[in-house]
Amino acid sequence: MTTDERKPIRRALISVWDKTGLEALAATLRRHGVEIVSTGSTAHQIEVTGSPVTRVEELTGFPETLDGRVKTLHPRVHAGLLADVRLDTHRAQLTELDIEPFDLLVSNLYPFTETVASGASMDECIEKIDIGGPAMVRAAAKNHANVAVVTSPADYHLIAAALESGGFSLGERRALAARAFADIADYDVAVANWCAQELAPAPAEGFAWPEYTGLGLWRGNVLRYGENPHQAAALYIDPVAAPGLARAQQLGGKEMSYNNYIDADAAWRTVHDFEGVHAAAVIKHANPCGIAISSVSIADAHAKAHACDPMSAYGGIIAVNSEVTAELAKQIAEIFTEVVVAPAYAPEAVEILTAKKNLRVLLAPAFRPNRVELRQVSGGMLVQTRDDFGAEGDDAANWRLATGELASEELLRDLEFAWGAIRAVKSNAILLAKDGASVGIGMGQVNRVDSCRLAISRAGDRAAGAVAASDAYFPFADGLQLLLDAGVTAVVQPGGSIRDEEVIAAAKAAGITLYLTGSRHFAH
Ligand SMILES: NC(=O)c1ncn([C@@H]2O[C@H](COP(=O)(O)O)[C@@H](O)[C@H]2O)c1NC=O
Repeated sequence: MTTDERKPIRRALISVWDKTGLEALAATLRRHGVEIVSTGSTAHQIEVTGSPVTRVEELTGFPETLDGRVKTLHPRVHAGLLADVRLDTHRAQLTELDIEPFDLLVSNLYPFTETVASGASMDECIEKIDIGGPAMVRAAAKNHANVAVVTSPADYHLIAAALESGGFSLGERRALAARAFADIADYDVAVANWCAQELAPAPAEGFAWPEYTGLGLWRGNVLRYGENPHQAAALYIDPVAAPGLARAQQLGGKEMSYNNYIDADAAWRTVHDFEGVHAAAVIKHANPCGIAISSVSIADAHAKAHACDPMSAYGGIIAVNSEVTAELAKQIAEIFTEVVVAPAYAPEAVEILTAKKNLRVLLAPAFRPNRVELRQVSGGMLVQTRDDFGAEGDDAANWRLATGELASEELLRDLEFAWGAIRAVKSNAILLAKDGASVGIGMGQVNRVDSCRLAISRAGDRAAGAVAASDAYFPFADGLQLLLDAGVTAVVQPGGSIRDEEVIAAAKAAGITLYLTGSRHFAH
């Protein structure tokens, strides 16, 4: 059989939870003389529209029982779905058993994830684990040489088209089978993940890592290329994850690229680390060129972030945590920018930004972090809980003053800002800040001394009088000494080096304020 050869549809089995489009589908099937076999309420809904239906009980001679737990789980159903009618032996056995084969299965499953999401009880969730549906879908998908399987009302138009053209081709049945197996795999992953959380014994304390964890990812955009033009790439969406950048709406500009997504995600996360204040981040290659907050306006926050390193901000990605105003839009339009991400845009701002054809304008759902993050290593996946902000060491009230005077309110605000911003910087991270804005950032170096040098050189004159944050402890006094020589007046860092005394002594000798947080924020 060639992949184009069409197989007529004479007999269909329909058993659907989601009844969208069911009446129209039944009418189409009836018009083409297709016999319909169906279950409980699906059959009822078809019947009331006047289409004749054979109830599955008539076929099996067995009543739907146990509150619907057993409806289609019967050899007369499954033999009809699994018979390979290309084989004489299968045809002979069907005749002997008086079983008619099916040409089409239409089935979609109990809404398990929706039931879990509704906060239903464990028993209710368990009741919504579909058994008969996946069994039928698997059977028909396996037997796609003979049966077409459709698992979504969105695909009913394919059935109508197939009926018009003499049935589904083998190529079409193969594609439908692939989709059907993906659907039931996704369903089972959701059930397995839920069971791992709810049914496996919980530990007395701490985070329980399940023995198995599955990911069901669905292709979103196919991207023009990956990190480099010779790499192919696509964006996949996790429908059960909290919506984030992957589901942003693009209001204007060119197609998003792979690198755009990486940088936009970094920018989007960064601005969500600041609450109750306007925050802006300018990102390049997943590192900040500038981060700033402002109680005045979002345009002010962005102006301050941009001023940190205007050269690097060229071609950067900008994220803000409040509505893009016309004032901010005009400001951004002056700078060559690849992407803007925001939770809202004023209508005038949309006009200004979308007039720039190369600027991608993203309206993103609020960043709600996943509890765990994954990173691929060869042969596996590393999984960790997210580096949330809010640990004891992130609260300035818990910082230990290692040397120097207690910070004034103003100085403490800058230290807190610097500590909040340092998480966005890839280690070794050194961030100099003044007046709620980064003024020099050192990152991505394989030693802390070079990161200090980088931060100081980027800050220039602004280093004098700035505060500094370091994502992890200073292993020696050398890096800190560079910051002190540049005129930094206060430093916040985790502490915990075996040479802390040496580091503290250097700060003391310079007469600056040094706080130890007791916790670190590496980002590799
Ligand atoms: N148990 C069974 O034999 C069975 N067979 C089909 N179902 C499901 O029952 C639903 C349709 O039932 P109804 O036609 O009664 O609304 C479909 O979502 C289908 O996937 C079953 N239900 C759950 O497992």
